[in-house]
Amino acid sequence: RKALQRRKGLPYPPGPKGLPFIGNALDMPTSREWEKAAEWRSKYGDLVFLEVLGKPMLFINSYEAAVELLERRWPIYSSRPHFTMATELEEWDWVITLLPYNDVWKRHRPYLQKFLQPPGVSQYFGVQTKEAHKLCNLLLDSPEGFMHHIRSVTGSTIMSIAYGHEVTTEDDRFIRLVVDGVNAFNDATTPGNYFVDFIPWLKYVPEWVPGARFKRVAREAKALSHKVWREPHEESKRQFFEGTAKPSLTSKMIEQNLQENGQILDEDVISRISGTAFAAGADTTVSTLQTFVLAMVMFPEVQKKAQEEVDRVVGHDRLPTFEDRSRMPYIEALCKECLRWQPLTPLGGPHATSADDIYNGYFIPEGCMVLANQWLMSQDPDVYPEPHIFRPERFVESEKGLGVQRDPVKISFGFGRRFCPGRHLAQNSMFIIVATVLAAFDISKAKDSDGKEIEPDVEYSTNILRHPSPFKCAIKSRSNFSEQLVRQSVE
Ligand code: HEM
Repeated sequence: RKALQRRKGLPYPPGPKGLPFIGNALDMPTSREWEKAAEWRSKYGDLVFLEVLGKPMLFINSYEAAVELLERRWPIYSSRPHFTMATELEEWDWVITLLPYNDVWKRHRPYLQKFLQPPGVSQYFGVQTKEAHKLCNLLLDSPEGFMHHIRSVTGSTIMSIAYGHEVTTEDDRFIRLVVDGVNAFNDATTPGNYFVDFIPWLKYVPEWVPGARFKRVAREAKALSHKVWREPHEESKRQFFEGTAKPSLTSKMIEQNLQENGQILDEDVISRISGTAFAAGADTTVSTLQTFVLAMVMFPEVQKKAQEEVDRVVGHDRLPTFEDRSRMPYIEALCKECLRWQPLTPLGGPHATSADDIYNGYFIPEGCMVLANQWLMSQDPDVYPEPHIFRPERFVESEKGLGVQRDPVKISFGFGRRFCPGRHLAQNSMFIIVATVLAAFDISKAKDSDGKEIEPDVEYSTNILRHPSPFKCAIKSRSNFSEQLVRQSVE
């Protein structure tokens, strides 16, 4: 192996000893890799190196090492691993998130920065507030459907922002597309889900061969990938040229493009940008908001304190707005604690090295998949004492000037050049939804037929994006007056 010659006697970082040919294939768990990596940390340290069927993999188990490698050494650590299943078989390679660190990525990423970072991101406050009001109305009508309502409202927000498409019915075809598309995308990009990512020639195996179920999965997902990419874009473009489009990422980019290039429409760039925001933004904030509801059920004293802050700042005769935000440090801290308590992306977005590197005397080869164990960083008891407890106070400057614990925003949204460009949009949605829901509702444990409280399980899915498993709770209006405010907000 070339890497062997380049190592010049330097060892790889420590890790479980593999077997000839298959390397660590049998050591790799098929789910909850982050928990296994945490076990390995106690044995091997902050960096754990494995080789699975010839593919090098590095788990980064500490914040400090993640900052050193992914941020300070970004020229080496900013690429993405190649997923044969996701990019070649399912053709999700139009999504910018999956691109290696190349010219195509460099060309597109600034658009995401421009439209999703401050100050541009504040233009979506109106849409986000409207969607928060919509959610509250849905919660009044059918509180038991809260998991679904959160999904449909966050999907609707991103559809409005990306395409100017407002979701008005329960059975919106684009929302169905988001749900199916995102499930397929997450499935194909979870490291270790498909053998074909380790043995690329398997992609040539025909679909009828026993054991080649992945080929059928890929065929169906490929059709879905093209729909997600093209259908909302085509509709938005049609509305733009008919003069009926609502302002959106797509309409702004078409406008800008026509001004700069006369009649030439760079549809490839425009549809990739909006499609990426759609694909990356639809399923992410959902999970963090569902975590918020779970935390309110389990930690009623936190909810009480948060409601006291909302009542103090907003009063009882209106619902919260973005202008209240700077006076709501506890709500801000509560949103951060949702990110920390149950990390959305336990292994972050997979990075890959584009050159060899040496760190603390260890050799890290080019083409190595690098996974930042965000789950472990968020649960580190030395940084966050009693990490299993939901405690927003961690991030509120105390009167005694004791300082605050590490801001989870530095971990949850990734590292280096590939950090999440949707961070501000997500945090803004979180703020307005959390503040509005707490102004209008009390969230508590559901009761069974004997009137006994049902304790929710803290169970999460094991994909690259974690979601809480369905749980029951009671969501009730705080007063007749708050119900009236919610009803009036959408009139
Ligand atoms: C709570 C919500 C969210 C969390 C926790 C989150 C987290 C992340 C993480 C961990 C990454 C990988 C970073 C890395 O590779 O180091 C990422 C990438 C990304 N996120 Fe988010 N995200 C959220 C919401 C959003 C939203 C709302 C959007 C868009 C509207 C978005 C768009 C993206 C994009 C486009 C990338 C890929 C960036 C690239 O590869 O250059 N995210 N996000």
